[in-house]
Amino acid sequence: MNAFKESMLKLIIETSTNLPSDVRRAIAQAQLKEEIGTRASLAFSTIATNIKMAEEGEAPICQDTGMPTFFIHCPVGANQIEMKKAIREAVAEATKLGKLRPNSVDSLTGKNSGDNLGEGTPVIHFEQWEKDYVDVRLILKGGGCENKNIQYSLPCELEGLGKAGRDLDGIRKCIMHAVYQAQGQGCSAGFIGVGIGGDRTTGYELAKEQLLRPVDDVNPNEDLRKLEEYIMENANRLAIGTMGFGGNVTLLGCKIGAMNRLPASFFVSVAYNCWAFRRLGVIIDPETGKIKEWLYKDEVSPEENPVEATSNETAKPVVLQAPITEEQIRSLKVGDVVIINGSMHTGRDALHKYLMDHDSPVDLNGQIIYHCGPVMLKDENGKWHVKAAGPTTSIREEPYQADIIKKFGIRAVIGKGGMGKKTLEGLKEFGAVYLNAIGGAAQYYAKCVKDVEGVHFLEEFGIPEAMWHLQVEGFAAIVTMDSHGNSLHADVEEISKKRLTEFAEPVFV
Ligand SMILES: O=C(O)C[C@H](O)C(=O)O
Ligand code: SF4
Repeated sequence: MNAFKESMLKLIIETSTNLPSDVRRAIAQAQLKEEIGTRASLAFSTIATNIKMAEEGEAPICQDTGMPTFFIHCPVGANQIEMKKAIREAVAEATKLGKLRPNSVDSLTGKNSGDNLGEGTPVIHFEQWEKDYVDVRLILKGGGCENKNIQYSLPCELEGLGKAGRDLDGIRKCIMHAVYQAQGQGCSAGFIGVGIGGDRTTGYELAKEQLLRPVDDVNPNEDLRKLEEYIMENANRLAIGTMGFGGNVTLLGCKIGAMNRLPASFFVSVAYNCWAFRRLGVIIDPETGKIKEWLYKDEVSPEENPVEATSNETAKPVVLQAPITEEQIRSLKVGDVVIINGSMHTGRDALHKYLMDHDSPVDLNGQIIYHCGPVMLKDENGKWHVKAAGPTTSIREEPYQADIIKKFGIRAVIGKGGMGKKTLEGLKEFGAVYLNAIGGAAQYYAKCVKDVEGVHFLEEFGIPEAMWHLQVEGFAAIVTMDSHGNSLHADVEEISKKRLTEFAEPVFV
């Protein structure tokens, strides 16, 4: 098994940078369902460009390389202790190479371990089998979509759908609700794995295991096959759309599994995965540790790949350059496409909390805050470079954002998934906008960064949470919340809520 570590490093790099064939096909087919010129179509073509850039540059598709989760089947006699050691080394090495973002954070102290190793990370599931080879599958599932996982305990009452009982129809309602509650925040269009039964832990495990099924497979259980088909057809009628911009495609795949439960418990667990569905696998020779075969990888013809943007797709964008005036901001409205040149500053959870009762280390008056935790690498001269830099889910900053806009005179906030009422009121009162960038398009945005001017709080907060001062050029985003009280997110949520109520009548009786 000498080559096992090298094989695991290859698996990690390939998973982070090269989207599987079945996922590409699903995105390409979905793209055809959106009309050119719509926001959803624009989001898809940006995603397409990003997928290509990541593959060509062997760079992370999304900056959030998630919780590395390995599922391993091995023959009796294979040394699991050695395998685990090799995997941990490969994870640390991939992090050093900038293929994984340092993502392992001490839950009590907030300290980032820096190498993706720590209590509980990476996650490795072993299982023995009677075959004579080792099968390793890896999922890199980011935190934003992980936050949209949901578990239901039946019977229950569901918003918009009414009572969900302990039967197939109750399960149907839970899944429809799961897609609805995710809105665009988990970087829709997404994939869901559903686990019926088990206990709270094994139910979620089963849900995640469903994500290992190829997107185009057919469920051998007739009831579940019907349910999967129903969900695919109807979840897309919720009109949430890609990035929550509204549109015809909200869901790209639905896989459902069932296991036994206790008489008192009936759980439906849903694992939500963003479009950046990074999962690959390899068959390993147990003698040498070398890769014999790749899984989820076959030839994808050009027509089966998502299509990149054409030059006439966007309306004329508005150029923004910090410091931005209130007048400029007030002239923007929901739906406008903006191109940002000049400076922006990253800030996410740790920084927002900090700024509530401390001063900012740089003047933020008229400036732009980018909700982003990039992948960064330092060169031999000590200069930092951005390796991946897409937006993170903004709603987490909802308790702080309006206060911080007011306190520092910030004019624009970039993120994804939208923000809530308090922020919308803040934008109106203090003259600021919320700009939605395309979630997961980490290479697309990294290329816009022309210079890293400096960083604050690197030691304290770690790479993803630090405040990076960037110079950008041609950074495109869409105004989804303006300074006049309009929010595309609120509108889409309202429409989808209304649509959801149309699925209250029983279907599987
Ligand atoms: O942590 C990140 O960079 C993004 C996260 O996966 C998110 O979707 O919010
Ligand atoms: S930012 Fe979006 S694409 Fe990236 S991991 Fe989070 S949910 Fe997935």
